[in-house]
Amino acid sequence: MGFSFDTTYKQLDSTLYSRVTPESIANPETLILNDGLCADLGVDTAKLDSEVLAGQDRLEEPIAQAYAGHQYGRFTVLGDGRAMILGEHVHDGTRYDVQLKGSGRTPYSGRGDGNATVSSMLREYLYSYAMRNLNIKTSRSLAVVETDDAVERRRTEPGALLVRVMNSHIRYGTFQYVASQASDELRRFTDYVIDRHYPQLNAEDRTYLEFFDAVMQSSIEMVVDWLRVGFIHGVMNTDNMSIDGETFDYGPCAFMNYYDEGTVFSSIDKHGRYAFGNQRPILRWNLERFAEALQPLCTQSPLTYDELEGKLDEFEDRFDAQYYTMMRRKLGIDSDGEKELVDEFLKWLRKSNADYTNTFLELETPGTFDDPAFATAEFERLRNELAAVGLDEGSMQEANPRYIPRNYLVEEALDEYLETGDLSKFERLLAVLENPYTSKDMGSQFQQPPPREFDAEYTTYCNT
Ligand SMILES: Nc1ncnc2c1ncn2[C@@H]1O[C@H](COP(=O)(O)OP(=O)(O)OP(=O)(O)O)[C@@H](O)[C@H]1O
Repeated sequence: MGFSFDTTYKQLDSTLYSRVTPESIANPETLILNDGLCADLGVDTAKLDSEVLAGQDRLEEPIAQAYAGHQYGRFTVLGDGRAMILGEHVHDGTRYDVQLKGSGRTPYSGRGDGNATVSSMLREYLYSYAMRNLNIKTSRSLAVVETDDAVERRRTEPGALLVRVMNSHIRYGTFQYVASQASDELRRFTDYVIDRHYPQLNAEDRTYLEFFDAVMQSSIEMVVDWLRVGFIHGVMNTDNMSIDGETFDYGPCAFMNYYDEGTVFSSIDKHGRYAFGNQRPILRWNLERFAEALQPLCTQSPLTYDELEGKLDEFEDRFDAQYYTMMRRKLGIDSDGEKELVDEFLKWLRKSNADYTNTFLELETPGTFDDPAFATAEFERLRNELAAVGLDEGSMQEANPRYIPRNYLVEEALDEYLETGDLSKFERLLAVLENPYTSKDMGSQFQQPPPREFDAEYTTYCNT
C-alpha cells in the first residue's frame, strides 16, 4: 500500500492554510529511506519511489499551514514558507501528517527561496532518528530526496527535500495565529485539536483548562527528556513548540558534550536565550504566550483566565518533580527522596565541566573512560554516596545513553557526503544511533567527546 490520505485540516477555516503545488523537480534521487517508519505507517517501500516522495505524484492537493510565533521574543506572522503537508495518512486508526520540507515557495515564503540544503536535511534526518531511538517524542523522517537544484547558503550545495512525519504540525504558534485573526474560529480550532490529540479529555470533563494542562504536561515531559540526554533544541520559538509534545525543527540543534548550562551552539542565539539551561524558563515563557492565545476563549464559561494563570503557577513545581524523577533514574536512585544528593551531583557536574553522557556511564561502570575528571577524590566520594542509595543498573541503563550524535562526527559524515558523495560514514552513524542504549559495543570512537577547542568553536545554523 502507498499513502492513504484523508486530510481533515482542510475542513478548517480557509484562512488556516493555502492550497499549494510542489515545485516540479527534475531527477529527484532518494538518498535515504526509513524502512522502520514505512513499516509503522503500513506503507510499502516499493510504492515510495523518489517521484512520490518528492510530491510529484500527489494523491491530494497539498496545503501549506498558516501560523504565527514569537521568534526570539518578537511576535511574527509566519506560515510554512518552505514546507507543505502532502496529506494526513491514516493507518491502524492513527493519523499522521506527511510533510515535505524544502519543497519550494509557498504564499508564506516572503523573500525566502523555499529550499533546503542536502546537508541540513540529512542532519535533520539523523537527529530525529537519534531522538526517536532515545525514546523521546519527536517528528520522524521518512526520507531525504536530493534535487538537481543548487541552493546557496554559507556554501552552495545541492537542494533536498525531507519527508517529515508527525502526529501533526500544529504549534503553539498556530493558536497564536488563529487568536490574532478577528474570527470565531478559535473555539472550533481548539475543539479540533482536542479531538485529534487529546481525545481522552472526553465529552463530560472536556474543558479548555484541561486541554491547557495536558499541553503543559506533554511539553514538560519533552523538555525534561531533552535535559536527560543533553539535547539543546536551539530555536524554541513558539512556532517550533508542538501542541502534542513532539520535538521538531532540527535546524540549529546539537547535543551538549561538556556539562555547562550556558552551552549555546546556534550562530544567531547571541544572548543565549535558548541555552541548554534556559530551556526550562523558556518553556514557561512559551506556555504563557500559549495561554494568552487561549484568552479569547475565556470570555465564555467554562474557562477563566485566572484558572489558566493558576495552571501556569504550577509550572515550576511540576517541572521540578519531573526533572528530579528523571535525574534519580539517571543516578539509579529508586526512592523519591535524595534531592540533596542529586543537587550535590549537579554541583559537581557544573564545576568539573565533565562530559555529560560519559559521566553517567562512568558512574555505572568505573574505569570505562580515561578522563581525569573521573579520577578525582570528589567523584569517588560522590560515587560512594550514590552507591549507598542508588546506582541501580536497570534504571541507569534505560536513562543514560551510551551513544549520542557527537557534533564532530555528524559534521565529518556530512562533509564526507558533500565532498565525495559517499554516505557510508553517515550510515554508520545511523547504525550506532539505532540503539543508543545498547550494551553492544559499537566502538569507543563513537563515545569520544570532541576536543574542547572544537566544541567551543562549534556553530549551528538556522534555515539552511
Ligand atoms: N528558505 C526559506 N524559504 C522560505 N521560508 C523559509 C525558509 N527558511 C525558513 N523559512 C520559514 O521561516 C520560518 C521560521 O523558520 P524555522 O527555522 O523555524 O522553520 P523551518 O526550519 O523552515 O521549518 P520547521 O520549523 O517547520 O521545521 C518558517 O515559517 C519557515 O517556513
